[in-house]
Amino acid sequence: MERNELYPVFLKVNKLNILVVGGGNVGHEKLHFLLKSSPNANVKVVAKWFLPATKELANKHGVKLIKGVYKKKYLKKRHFVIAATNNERLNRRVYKHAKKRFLLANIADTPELCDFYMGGIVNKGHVKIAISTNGKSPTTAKRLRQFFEEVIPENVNEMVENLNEYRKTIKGDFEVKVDKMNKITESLIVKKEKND
Ligand SMILES: C[C@@]1(CC(=O)O)c2cc3[nH]c(cc4nc(cc5[nH]c(cc(n2)[C@H]1CCC(=O)O)[C@@](C)(CC(=O)O)[C@@H]5CCC(=O)O)C(CC(=O)O)=C4CCC(=O)O)c(CCC(=O)O)c3CC(=O)O
Ligand SMILES: NC(=O)C1=CN([C@@H]2O[C@H](COP(=O)(O)OP(=O)(O)OC[C@H]3O[C@@H](n4cnc5c(N)ncnc54)[C@H](O)[C@@H]3O)[C@@H](O)[C@H]2O)C=CC1
Repeated sequence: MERNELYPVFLKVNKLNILVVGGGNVGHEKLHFLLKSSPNANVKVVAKWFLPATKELANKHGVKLIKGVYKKKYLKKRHFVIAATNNERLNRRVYKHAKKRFLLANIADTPELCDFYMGGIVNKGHVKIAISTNGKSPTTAKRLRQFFEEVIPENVNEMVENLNEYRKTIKGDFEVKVDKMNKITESLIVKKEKND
C-alpha cells in the first residue's frame, strides 16, 4: 500500500512572515483556515481585488492587504508563500520565484507545485490535530476534521492543563517524572483497549 510520507510540523506562524497571493474564493478560504487555527499569524495578502469577506477578516486579524498586481519584491523577507490566483501562469511564476529564493510555496489546488499542504485542523484548547490525505482527497480531510471535532471531548484541554500542573509538582529526575506521568495516564489507554 502506498503511504503518506509527509512530515507534519506545527509552525509558530506569529513568528513567521507569510505572503498570500490572490484574494478571491480560494485565497479567502486559505486565509480563513490559517487565521482560524492561528489568529495571530503574520500574513500579508496581495491581489488585484479582494472579496468583502476577506477585507473583514483581514481587518479583524490585522492582516495587511496590498491591492495591486503581484511582483516578486513581495517575497522579500517572507518565509513562505501561498498562491491562489485565477491565473495559472502567474501561480507558476510565484512558485518559480519562491524556489529561486529557497522559500516554501503552496500553490493552492496544484499539488505538484506545493512544498507543503494545508491540512484539516482540529483544535481544542492546547490540543491540535492536523489531518492530511497526502493530497489525495481534501474532502476526506475536511470530513475527518469535522468527525474529530465532534468526538474529541471539549474537556480534553482540562486534562492537558491538569497534567501540566501535576508535572510541575513532581520531584525527582527525568526518569521518575516520565514514570509518574505515564502511570497517571495509563487508564486512558487501558480503557480504550477494553472497548476495542
Ligand atoms: C493538495 C492540497 C494542496 C493545498 O491546497 O494545500 C489540496 C488540493 C486540492 N483541493 C481541491 C479542492 C477542494 N479542497 C477542499 C478543501 C480543503 N483542501 C485542503 C487542503 C488541500 N487541498 C491539500 C491536500 C490536503 C490533504 O493532504 O488532504 C484543506 C484540508 C485545508 C485548506 O485548504 O486549508 C481544506 C479543508 C479544510 C477543512 O474544511 O478543514 C474541498 C472541499 C470543500 O471545500 O468542501 C475541495 C473541493 C472538492 C474537491 O475538488 O476535492 C482540489 C481540486 C481543485 C479542482 O477542482 O481542480 C485540489 C487539487 C487536487 O486535488 O489535485
Ligand atoms: N473557487 C473554487 O471553488 C475553486 C477554484 N479553483 C481554481 O483556483 C483558482 C483561484 O480560484 P478563485 O479564488 O475562485 O478565483 P477568483 O477569481 O475568485 O480570485 C482570483 C484572485 O486572484 C487575484 N489576481 C489575479 N491576477 C492577479 C495578479 N496579477 N496579481 C495579484 N492578484 C491577482 C484576483 O485579484 C483575485 O483576488 C482558479 O484557478 C480556479 O480555477 C479550483 C477549485 C475550486
